[in-house]
Amino acid sequence: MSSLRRRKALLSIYSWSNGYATESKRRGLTSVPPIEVGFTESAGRGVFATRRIGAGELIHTDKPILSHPSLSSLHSVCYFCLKNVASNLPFCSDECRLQSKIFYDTEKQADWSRFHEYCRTQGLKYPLLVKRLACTIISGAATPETLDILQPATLSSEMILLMEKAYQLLRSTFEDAGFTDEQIAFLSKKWYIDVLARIRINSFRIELALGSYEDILLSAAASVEAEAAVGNAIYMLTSFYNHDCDPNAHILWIESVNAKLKALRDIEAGEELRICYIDASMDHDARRATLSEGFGFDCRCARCMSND
Ligand SMILES: C[S@@+](CC[C@H](N)C(=O)[O-])C[C@H]1O[C@@H](n2cnc3c(N)ncnc32)[C@H](O)[C@@H]1O
Repeated sequence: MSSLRRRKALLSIYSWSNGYATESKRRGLTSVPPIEVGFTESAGRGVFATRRIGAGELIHTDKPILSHPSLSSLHSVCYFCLKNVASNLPFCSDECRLQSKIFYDTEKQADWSRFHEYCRTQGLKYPLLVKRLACTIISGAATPETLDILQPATLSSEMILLMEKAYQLLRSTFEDAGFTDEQIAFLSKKWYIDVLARIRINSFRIELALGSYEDILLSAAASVEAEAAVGNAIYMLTSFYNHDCDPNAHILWIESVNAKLKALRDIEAGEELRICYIDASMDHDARRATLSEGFGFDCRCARCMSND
């Protein structure tokens, strides 16, 4: 599809990447990222370069619209930005404490022990993101439609059945804490399932890169040494990046949950930028099975189509 025929779309998504302007200024980058969201021929919406991007270039940064530490990291990372914290304090800075008020003031009013315990024993991470979104909605800082723009996964009836218990626990936690029916009117089972369907496809497992900021950014490698997962997050702009088993862009996290999108090779204006959702070193069949089972799509990237 020619870049002329591609419709520029969703420019308002930049308002979701609310950290971009400040971060880019600090790093001496131009204030508008060299990308736009448009339509691809075979993978729905995608991200396209608006100018030539050089190998190794930091394309843009993206702050999450939702994030949550993994339960095993609760006492070792900041409850807002997932930065490592030495002490047992929930936040790494006053800024994070302040920014977290949009969900934390509500969250603190309820006892989450049963909900967390259920997620811990079942190995569930996505309901924690729904919990945070629900608290943000109750506080008035988000709407129930916040994630509607993101593509949802198709869920089997078996998957939906498995979501029932976590949903009931989430709702009863709010009810037991005295939240009124009016405050949690949005929290229907349908809403919960719909949100989880979007989280399933669009959430990222956050692994903080090890090493100095400058070294990591200078390295053109697709993979950097990273710590174990410290949490999960959802981004707006970054969610529009499609997958490729031979990607030209890469996402990494240095110090915190704020994502950095970096070019792995020279990218021409109009070219689609794609990241790899999985371990690209797997063979053809293993990659396709992982993408089909984990993400629910049959990969149509050039590498797969050439049976590599
Ligand atoms: C995180 S979303 C990416 C943005 C998405 N295209 C959209 O319109 O919102 C992932 C979804 O994009 C599509 N997709 C991404 N990479 C693809 C690929 N290599 N082949 C086919 N479909 C792909 C699949 O439908 C997948 O579930």
